[in-house]
Amino acid sequence: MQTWSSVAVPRLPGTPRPLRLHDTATGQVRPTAPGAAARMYVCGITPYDATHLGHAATYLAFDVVNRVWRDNGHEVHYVQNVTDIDEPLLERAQRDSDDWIVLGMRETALFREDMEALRVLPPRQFVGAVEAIPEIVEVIAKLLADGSAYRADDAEFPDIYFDHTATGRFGYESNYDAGTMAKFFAERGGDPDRPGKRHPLDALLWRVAREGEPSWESELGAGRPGWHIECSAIAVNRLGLGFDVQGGGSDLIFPHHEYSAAHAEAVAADHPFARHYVHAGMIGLDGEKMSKSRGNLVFVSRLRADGVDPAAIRLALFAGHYREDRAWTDQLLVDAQERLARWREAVALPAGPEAGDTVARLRDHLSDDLNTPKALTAIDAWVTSALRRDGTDETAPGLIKEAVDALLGIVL
Ligand SMILES: Nc1ncnc2c1ncn2[C@@H]1O[C@H](COS(=O)(=O)NC(=O)[C@@H](N)CS)[C@@H](O)[C@H]1O
Ligand SMILES: [Zn+2]
Repeated sequence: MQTWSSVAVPRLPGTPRPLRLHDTATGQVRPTAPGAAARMYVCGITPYDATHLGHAATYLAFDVVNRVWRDNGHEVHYVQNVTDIDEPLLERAQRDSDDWIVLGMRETALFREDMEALRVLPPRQFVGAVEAIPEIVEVIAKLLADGSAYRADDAEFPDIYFDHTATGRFGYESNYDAGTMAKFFAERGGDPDRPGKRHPLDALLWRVAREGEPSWESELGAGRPGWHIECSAIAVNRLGLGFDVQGGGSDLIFPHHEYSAAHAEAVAADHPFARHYVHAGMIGLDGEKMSKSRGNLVFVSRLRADGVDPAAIRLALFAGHYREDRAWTDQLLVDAQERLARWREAVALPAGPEAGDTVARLRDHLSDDLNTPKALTAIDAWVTSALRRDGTDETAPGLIKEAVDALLGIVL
């Protein structure tokens, strides 16, 4: 599937700071240790109701990861999927008597456009679940062969399930207890009560074709893939096991990322799937998580249609820490637009206060688990001083402009 177009990332003078990130598996903020090419997989959208501000907040967080790694001189091998076949998509198409394939294409196109407008650096590979079915089937066949997967005890629909005990370390990513796992498994696409499974938590790998449902021929018989296996296969086949960051919103901690890891580790008989499991908090509206099921969505495209500068959307979302569950409010956007205008006024000045240590502080804060609130405050300080005409350094405005572009993706 075609990815979206990229933007230039200015190279900054001075000393970059190595990135430290919170890892859900260990519960710690610790250094990432990428090789020459940092490797990152961030779960993509299920293409309907895109791109709401929850999606945007999560992809913007990982855009800062990308930019800090580049500031440290790394290439970034970034991969992202599109879940263009899944229950929720079929249900939405049914509800709107829409063609599920065209719905997916339309929403994915809008997502690309929104990501470009937000200046999010694109993944090198942007892969749909449907186009990945052949490689997904290959992984499932291996899991069946080595006994990590099994056919449900159901003559009519012998769906294939993953035995969650296969790796012996199931649960290391989320650290959730059994009760929490059961709750989230049921709430987020799992089928704990399906008869014929060895254990309620076992996850679907392959759903045998049902009347009226899309299905694909394969060595497993006609059917379609489960959800988690798509991200295992797409990530490992392009990044290899042990890549640097597996990313997504906190609603993916379990079951999705637990299973993405377990499937990949079972077939590789090795671990870890990823060295950091990084999760962004939930953006809410009026006290509820912004989500398709609730329909309380604010869309990037709606704001763009209203003439909102995407740079202000970045500033509004960066005003909160990426790991915090936080609310989107109109005031947040108004404050961001004012901040953006002040920053632009300051960098348009012929001179300003020396900017080297402001850039150093920007790097300190962003490399410390993406502390964007403190990073914005560091720029505010320089801007306030510049607007008071405190400075005579003619290179300062240009340096601030470059740093804000390179590290925050915002053009002043
Ligand atoms: N309200 C929200 N706040 C922050 N992030 C969110 C919110 N809602 C969804 N996300 C994140 O946005 C990304 C896409 O969400 S999604 O469209 O539901 N799609 C999926 O979760 C799957 N296609 C991942 S393979 C996920 O990382 C999800 O965690
Ligand atoms: Zn995923």
